[in-house]
Amino acid sequence: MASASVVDSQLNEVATKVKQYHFPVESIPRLSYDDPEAERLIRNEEPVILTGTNLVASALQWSPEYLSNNIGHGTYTVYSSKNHKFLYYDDKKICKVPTFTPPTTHQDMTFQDFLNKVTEWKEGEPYNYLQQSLNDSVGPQIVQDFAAFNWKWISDERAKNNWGALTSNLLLVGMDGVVTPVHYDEQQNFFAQVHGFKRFLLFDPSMFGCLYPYPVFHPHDRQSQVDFDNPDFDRFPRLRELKGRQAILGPGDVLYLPVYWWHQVESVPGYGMTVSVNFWYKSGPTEKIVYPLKPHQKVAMMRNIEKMITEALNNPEEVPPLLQDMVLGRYT
Ligand SMILES: CCC[C@@H](CC(=O)O)C(=O)C(=O)O
Ligand SMILES: [Zn+2]
Repeated sequence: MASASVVDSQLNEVATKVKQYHFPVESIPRLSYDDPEAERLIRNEEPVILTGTNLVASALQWSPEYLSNNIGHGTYTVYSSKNHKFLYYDDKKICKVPTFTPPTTHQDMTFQDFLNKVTEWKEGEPYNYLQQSLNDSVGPQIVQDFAAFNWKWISDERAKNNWGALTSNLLLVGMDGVVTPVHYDEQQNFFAQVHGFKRFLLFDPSMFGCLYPYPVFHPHDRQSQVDFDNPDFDRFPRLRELKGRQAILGPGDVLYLPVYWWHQVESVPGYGMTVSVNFWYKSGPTEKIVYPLKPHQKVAMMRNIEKMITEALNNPEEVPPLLQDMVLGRYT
C-alpha cells in the first residue's frame, strides 16, 4: 500500500495530466477526517476530500487481480459503451420516450470474464465498466475485507448529519479512461477510491440552469444534456456561465459528494484500471424550511412540478407546449 506522501506526489502529477474544459475549476479542500473544517463542510452539505478515514483501508489490496482471485464466481453487471462515456439511463422510463436508444448495453458476467475482456481489449473495441452493488455473493476474503471497513466512522457521520439509511455500496471497476458524464444523484454519497486515480468535476446545485438536465420523465433524468467535449453554446447558452470544482482522488481518499451536486467522474487516462466503492445514503428530512430556499431545495421543487404536470397531462408530449405557454414571453 502506497504511503500518504507517495499518493500526494502522484496526485500532483495526475493534476497536470487531466483534461481541461471551457469552464474554470477550483480545487475541493483536501482535509484530514478529524479536521473541524471537514466536519463543518459536511454539515453544510459542501464537498470535501477526506484523508485518514481508513474507511476502506481493508480494501486497499483490491487490485483487479486480487478481486478476480477472491471475489468468487458470482456474476456482476458490466456496462459496455462504444466510446469511453457511460451515460446512465433508467430502463423504467424508456416507455415514455419511444424514440430513445440506449447509449450503453449491459450484461451479467463473472469478474474473471470481465477482467479477461479488459486485458484482451483492443483499440476500437467497446469499453467496459463493472458497476454492481456489493452483495453476499462475494467470496469469504472479500466479505472479511468489507466487514473491516471503518463502519464506526461512517455510521457516526451518518448519525451526526441526520442522514437516512445506507441504501447501497456500489463496486465500480473501470477501464483506463472511462467517464461517467455529468449528472446529479438524490442521495448523499461518501465515495471511496480504492485503486487507481479518479478525477471528479463538481458543480453546485445552483448550476442547474447552466447544465440543462433531461426532463424528469426522460430515461436520462438527472443527467445533463451537455457534452463537455463538444459544448453546444447555441443550444445551451448558459453553459458559458459554468463554474466548476475539481477533486482528484487516489487510493484511500474519500470524497463527500453532497446530494444534488452535479458531478462528472473520469478514470484518469494513462493511470490504469480503477476500483471504487461508493456509500449512498438517503438524505435526511428537511428539519424546517428556512428562506430563502437553498438551490438544492429549488431543484427538488422543480422536479416535483415536472412530475405533477407530466402525471396530470398523462402524455409526455404535451409537457413542453404547456410549459412553454406558461413561461415564454411571460417569465422570460
Ligand atoms: C454509477 C455510479 C458511478 C459514480 C461515478 C464513477 O465512479 O464513475 C457516481 O456517479 C456516483 O458514485 O454517484
Ligand atoms: Zn453519481
